[in-house]
Amino acid sequence: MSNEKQYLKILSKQFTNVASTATEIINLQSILSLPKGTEHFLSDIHGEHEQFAHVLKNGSGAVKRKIDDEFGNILSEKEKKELATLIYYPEERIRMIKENHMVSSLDDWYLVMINRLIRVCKSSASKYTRSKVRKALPKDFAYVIEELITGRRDLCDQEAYFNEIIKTVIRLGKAPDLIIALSKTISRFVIDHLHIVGDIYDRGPGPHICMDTLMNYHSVDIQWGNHDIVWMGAATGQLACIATVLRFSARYGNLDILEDGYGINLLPLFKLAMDTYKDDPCECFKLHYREGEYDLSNALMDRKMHKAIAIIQFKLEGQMIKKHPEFKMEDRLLLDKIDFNKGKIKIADKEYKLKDTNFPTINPEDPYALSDREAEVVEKLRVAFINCDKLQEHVRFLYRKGSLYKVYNNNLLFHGCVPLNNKGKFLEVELCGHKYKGKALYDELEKLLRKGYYAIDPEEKQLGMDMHWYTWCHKNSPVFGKDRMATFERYFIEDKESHVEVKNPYYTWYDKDETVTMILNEFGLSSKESRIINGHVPVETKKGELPIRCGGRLIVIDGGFSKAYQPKTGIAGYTLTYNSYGFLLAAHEPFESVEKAVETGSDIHSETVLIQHVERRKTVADTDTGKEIKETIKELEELLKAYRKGELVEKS
Ligand SMILES: O=P(O)(O)OC[C@H]1O[C@](O)(COP(=O)(O)O)[C@@H](O)[C@@H]1O
Ligand SMILES: [Mn+2]
Repeated sequence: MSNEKQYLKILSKQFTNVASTATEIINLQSILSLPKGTEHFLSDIHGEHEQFAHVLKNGSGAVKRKIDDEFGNILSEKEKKELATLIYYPEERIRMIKENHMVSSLDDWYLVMINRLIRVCKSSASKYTRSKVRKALPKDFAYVIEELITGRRDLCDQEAYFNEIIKTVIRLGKAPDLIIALSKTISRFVIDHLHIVGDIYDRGPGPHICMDTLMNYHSVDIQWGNHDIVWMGAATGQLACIATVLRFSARYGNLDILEDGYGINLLPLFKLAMDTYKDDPCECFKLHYREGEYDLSNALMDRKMHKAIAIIQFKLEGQMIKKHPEFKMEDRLLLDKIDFNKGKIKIADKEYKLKDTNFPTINPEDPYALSDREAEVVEKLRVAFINCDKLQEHVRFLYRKGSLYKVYNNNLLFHGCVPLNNKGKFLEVELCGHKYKGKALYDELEKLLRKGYYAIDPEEKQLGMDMHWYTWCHKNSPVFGKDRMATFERYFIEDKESHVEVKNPYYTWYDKDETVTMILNEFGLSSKESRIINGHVPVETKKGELPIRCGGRLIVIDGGFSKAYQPKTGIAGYTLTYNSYGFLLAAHEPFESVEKAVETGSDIHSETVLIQHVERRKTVADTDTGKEIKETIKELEELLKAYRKGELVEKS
């Protein structure tokens, strides 16, 4: 039997007769003509879980647009804002209305709000099939909401029926629950799919909370950022990665993430730091904490921990460079360039004075060796990281839903760059003795990273683990994309020139049409409408930088969710949505707090720039899912033919 016949036979088990096959074709054909679902792109979340949650709730303006579409001039701006706030924070808003007696009749308010929410919910659901809507409805109110959003209110006998349902809900004291259910359903429907273009971790206080949120999200993919990869490496037990994630957490006063978020015991590191740096003020290791959010009485203690883990990191990194001569990173071997007597260091023929010369654990004869106590602490941390269930769960999710790049609906998504040489051509990079460039480099590196987590063979696994560190900070890593990571210099040398990290030529060529075309083609994209979407580099709005490059063919959406970088960027980030009409770029204002958002109805989404307005509204037929559906339709039509020609026999 030919492959095709065999396949049809298998298919006939699911579609057993002419009628069911024809029905499926009709269903699929109708899905193709629905408007394309809205995609939402976020990047560089950097542990800012509150702001992240807020942007997910407002869909970067998608909820407001739905409200506008539905109510236009019927509601005042104030009323529309209030409705938006209710959708984002139903529990909090209802509590506030009740506690502050903000309305004269609560039941009337419920009635009005529920009616408004139903309208928004109905229009947000209109892009989906009934079956998809049904599956997405919250269990408790599935039946009621389905009735309310699918019925015809304009028919007079139905109006009474609807009112009766709503009034009964209110009478039974269930209005708040219905409001919450409707609000969640709206947020669920306005965004069909979420892309996280890297860097969920580091700097902010809640990356673990962001991960929990993502794991509960209905549809998501992740392009790993350098900060995610270093956490993934840490979870595999890679020592330099473990030291790095701890150093970042210490630097930002966020060691709680490890202790409370992940339940990793830091007492051994604490004791080591207190003993080793007992009388050391650790001035170079001051924290980047946030006013009002950090307990200053911990400052000196945290500085000591910060220094202890930084020194451990530098040693472990030196060991990595020596272990992997093929990484060719000898220029980053710095501890052996220190003149401990003079308190100076020589880097690339230039001598610098060190700001700190107290290195009680460094043996000048063997500067990269951990002291016995440091080694003990590191081993304890390694065991804690690989045995931390919650971290392992988060990281497994990153491997499952994530990758180094993604081609989705004709766009190319990655966190950092595609390494280029000075001439703007793909840079050849050697990995394990073979040369790769462009897409092949991405594919090979991703395979190696996955081995670090999944391989059984210890050597293969260890290499994969070490590649996480390589990908975090190597000059040829597509997610890092800078000539070096000047961490040591930034701590110990005054001269700012030594801190400079030069970006890969990608960032100078990415405004050129040929470059963008070359990259898109390399990843199999030839459509004029295709775009590159990347994050990683904060868009310094204050300096007049724009996220839209190359005439809109490349979009950099890192405007810095990271509060730590907001003084530099001037705003709180760019996010992107791609709906059936085109791309919309949202610029966000800094997010203060949930309380503030609920109280004032302020929304961080401040401005939406239309990047592209499509000629024809995009439908599911234009998407990747559409392509798959069309394939399935073809197969089903073959099946139908086979029934009609008597090649297959119908079953009941
Ligand atoms: O300012 P911080 O938090 O110390 O981090 C600086 C380091 O972070 C990096 O910018 C990498 O982080 P990003 O991916 O967020 O850019 C390094 O190039 C740099 O050395
Ligand atoms: Mn990054």
